[in-house]
Formats: sequence, structure tokens, C-alpha cells
Amino acid sequence: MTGLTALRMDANIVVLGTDNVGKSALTVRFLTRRFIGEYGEIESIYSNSVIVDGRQQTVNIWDSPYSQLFECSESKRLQWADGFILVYSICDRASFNNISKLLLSIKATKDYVGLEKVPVVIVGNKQDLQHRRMVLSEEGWLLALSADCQFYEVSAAENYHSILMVFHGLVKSIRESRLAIKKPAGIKSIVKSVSAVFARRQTDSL
Ligand SMILES: Nc1nc2c(ncn2[C@@H]2O[C@H](COP(=O)(O)OP(=O)(O)OP(=O)(O)O)[C@@H](O)[C@H]2O)c(=O)[nH]1
Repeated sequence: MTGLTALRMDANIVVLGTDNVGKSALTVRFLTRRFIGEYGEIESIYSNSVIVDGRQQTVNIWDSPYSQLFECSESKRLQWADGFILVYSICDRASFNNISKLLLSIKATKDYVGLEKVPVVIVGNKQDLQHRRMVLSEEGWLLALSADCQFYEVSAAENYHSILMVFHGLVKSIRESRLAIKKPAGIKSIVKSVSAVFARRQTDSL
């Protein structure tokens, strides 16, 4: 990541997961506070201005149907992202198993472009459908722990605030990861360190 990227004020978020897990429902809930039920299969990038911890931030969200994920734009999408939301449905074991594969693809792409760790949030959606639960909360927590990610169980259908926490949590991590990027030593700081060493030597010899 370059110094210029580190100064950027917007955050690019990609929402990934298998078919029908609620990627669009989550995105639309965050953007409009509404759950509209049916969403269609349209790949979209949405931009929204949000306030996180008192600071305004533009968030760009790329939501695409799973069927289009492995088309040629996959690596483009992975490289565009500053952070990821990986969604599974608690009623769909296969969608949960897919999260590990997504984590590997992200790691491979981001390592390739020189980033060791990119912020990722894992989300178990459809928490309202307890009677159809196939994936325990503990499994989600363990996966997130082992991959060093945040984890939330939510219901896009029933709850807005937990969705807000997912997006805000990710925006905060993106900011923190940008702050953690070490700035290369400038000429001024090199001159300062050299002068400090000489000054110390002179006082030592007195
Ligand atoms: N009960 C329940 N249904 C949900 C929830 N979130 C989404 N759904 C439903 O699940 C279905 C799929 O939701 P989408 O948001 O279209 O899922 P998607 O992951 O974007 O699906 P693709 O576009 O096919 O990749 C829709 O019928 C939604 O109404 C939820 O939290 N609870």
C-alpha cells in the first residue's frame, strides 16, 4: 500500500458469500435501514457517507451475486477492496464451509499485492431462523478466532443495529490498518538521528 492510499478517506468494502445468504439484504439494510425481501441478481457498487466514531467517511460497497463471483473480475474485486464482509447463512452448512475458501482467496490475493493482513468481518446471517439452524454460533466464533477476524451473528430481516455494527466495525478496522502502516523514514528524521548520535558522542567524550 502506498502513502497515498494510506491517506485516502474512503473505504472500499466487498461483500462475499454463496447464493442466497443475504448479501444484498445486508447491504440494503445498512444503506436504507430497510428489509425489502427480494433483491434480484444485479452486481452493484453503492457509495454512502457515514459517520463512524464522530468522523465522516465515504463507504463504497461492492455487492455481487455469487454466480458472478468467479468471472474474470474476481481478482479485480479482491484487489479493489480495503476490507471484506464474508456472509454465510446459519441455515446453510455449505455457505459456512465456503467462508474458509474465501479467506484463502483473499489471503492469496492480498499477499500477492504485498498486504499481510486485510480487515475481514465474518457474518452469520438469518439469525431469526433458529428452527432451521445448521451452524452453531460457536463454530462461527471459532472460525473468526482462527482467522483473526471479527464475527457477528445477525438478522438482516429483523435487526438494523447489528448490521450497523458490522459495517462500522469494519470501517474502524480499515482505519486502524491504515494507521498501522509504517511511514518510511524521511530525510529530516535521518538527519535528526545522526545529529543525536554525534551530540551524544561529544557529551560522552567531555
Ligand atoms: N429470514 C430471513 N431471510 C433473509 C435474511 N436475509 C435475507 N433473507 C432472504 O434470503 C433471500 C436471499 O437474500 P439476498 O439478499 O438476495 O441474498 P444474496 O446473498 O444477495 O443472494 P445472491 O444475489 O443470489 O448471491 C431473500 O429471499 C431474502 O429475503 C434474514 O436475515 N432472515
